[in-house]
Amino acid sequence: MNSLEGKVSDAFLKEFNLPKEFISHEAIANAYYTYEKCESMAKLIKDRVNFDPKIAIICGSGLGDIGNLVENAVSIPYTEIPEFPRSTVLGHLGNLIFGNLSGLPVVCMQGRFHPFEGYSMSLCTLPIKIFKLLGCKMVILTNAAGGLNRVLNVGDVMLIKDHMSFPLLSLKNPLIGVNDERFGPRFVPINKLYTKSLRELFKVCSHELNIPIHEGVYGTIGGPSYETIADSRFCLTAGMDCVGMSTSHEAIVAAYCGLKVLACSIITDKAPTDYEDEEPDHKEIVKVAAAKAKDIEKLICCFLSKIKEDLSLIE
Ligand SMILES: O=P(O)(O)O[C@H]1O[C@H](CO)[C@@H](O)[C@H]1O
Ligand SMILES: Nc1nc2[nH]cnc2c(=O)[nH]1
Repeated sequence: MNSLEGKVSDAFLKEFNLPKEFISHEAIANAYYTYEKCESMAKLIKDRVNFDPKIAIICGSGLGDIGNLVENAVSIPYTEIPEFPRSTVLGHLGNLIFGNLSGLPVVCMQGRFHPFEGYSMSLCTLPIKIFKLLGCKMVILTNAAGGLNRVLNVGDVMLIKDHMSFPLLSLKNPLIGVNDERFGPRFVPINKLYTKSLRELFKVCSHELNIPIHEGVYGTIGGPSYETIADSRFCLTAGMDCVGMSTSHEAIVAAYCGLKVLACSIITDKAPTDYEDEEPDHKEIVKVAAAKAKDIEKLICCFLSKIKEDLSLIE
């Protein structure tokens, strides 16, 4: 007997009228985390923190220090939220931090979930649904990424204007399954996913702070193995500027939930495109991200202070 027997809602099974074994993994996971279940998870969190965040920030590998900037912080370890996934990757601490950043109420996810950890796409993006139910209007997604485009140097910040994701293109999409319109619509347009007005505001911060940034296309591979040379060359030819194993699916679920998205990468290494190139190393990636995090932190704080001046930007 499937261990989910009796847990996945009857309504869901009736909809399919088929044995669960015939239904995709994503659909099962989505059916398990119903709107009501997400609501009760959000309520549990809210009861504990008594705080209404407007903006959610997801910290990439080695970028968890963003969470330490939050003022009057109340922290909840993921392990204390029933049925919330656990962080298993070095550089991802596993805490939700609630408090103020640049005068705005935020929730900061110190550590994300990646599909290669064994979590389904829907589990990786479950926090976004909970952020929506907590009242958030926008997510800021950050990540560590390997530079493919040779204009990108280690330590550079790349603002994400678009993405390309191998998992998403091949039917590993967190929105697969019976749709609950209370979260969002069945079909989601994503050609304007990375909100232009917010990117423009981020660029203003880059100028004001004199922190040069690039703008480009983030590519998602499944991982946890890094790219072959052939993979990297293909990704570059296809139009990816940098590569990682996260973010794109989170951005899609945010758009689905009606949240605005701003996303940026810290280039932690050069993705190998020649057979003599160095091998990527996660410990080194985390070290570089942490060492260069200050630029992203300053940019995010400046960006939030500008949002504070005009909240209609995220309404
Ligand atoms: O995307 P974040 O979480 O920053 O992590 C990146 O770093 C890891 C590889 O070193 C992968 O998990 C990749 O996605
Ligand atoms: N080459 C490479 N570098 C990274 N740095 C962070 N993530 C990645 C990745 O997926 N590939």
